[in-house]
Amino acid sequence: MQSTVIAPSILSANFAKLGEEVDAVLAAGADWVHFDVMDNHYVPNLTIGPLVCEALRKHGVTAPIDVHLMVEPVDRIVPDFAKAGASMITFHPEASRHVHRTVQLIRSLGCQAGIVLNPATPVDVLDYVLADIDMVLLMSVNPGFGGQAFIPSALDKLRRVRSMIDASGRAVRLEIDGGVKADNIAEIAAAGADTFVAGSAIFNAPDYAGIIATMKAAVAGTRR
Ligand SMILES: O=C(CO)[C@H](O)[C@H](O)COP(=O)(O)O
Ligand SMILES: [Fe+2]
Repeated sequence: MQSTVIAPSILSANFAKLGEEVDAVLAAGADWVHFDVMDNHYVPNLTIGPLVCEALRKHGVTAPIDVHLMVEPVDRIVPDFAKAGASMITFHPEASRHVHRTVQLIRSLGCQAGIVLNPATPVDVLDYVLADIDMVLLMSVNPGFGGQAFIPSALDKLRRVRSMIDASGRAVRLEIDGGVKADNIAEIAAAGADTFVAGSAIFNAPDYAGIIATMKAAVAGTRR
């Protein structure tokens, strides 16, 4: 099991003061910045691109930036995000014609690579790529919007992917994204996640440090 990572999704931040919002969650104990890229094609929403990632780096953000690509096609935008300062880039296999090639492309540019599985995407897509990736991201909502409810079947999927990762013997992170809250993060951690994306739960909270500390304590409680 990898160390615990809390990655606030900036989808729920106040975009009118994004730099300050990112500084605030990092100062409050967040480990990574989760950066949701939506293209109004692969998903029915439109968000932010490499210019905003680059702007956060220029603003002084040194924490890992976890770029979650919900775009189709994938490969064309990968070099722009690597150049803009992405630390890890995850993508949906349905959005790439050549999944292994996309993984190779991301890694060749010096970023960590991850595969994202939607709630209804079977785990066997990982069979021939788990040896080449750094992270699996399981969606516990359908991609496209923040603030949705956690889909319970993601817990069983977490347990299955945790077994696959453990059997591989590789240090692959298992990230969960969608509907993660203070009151369900413990059972999500117990099911095998080590990396937790939370957007609305953190950015809608009055006290960022308080909610992040509560989440970390809940995860730590499952590790004893
Ligand atoms: O990828 C995403 C949506 O496609 C977001 O990362 C996710 O929804 C986070 O938001 P919340 O924690 O509010 O569910
Ligand atoms: Fe995301």
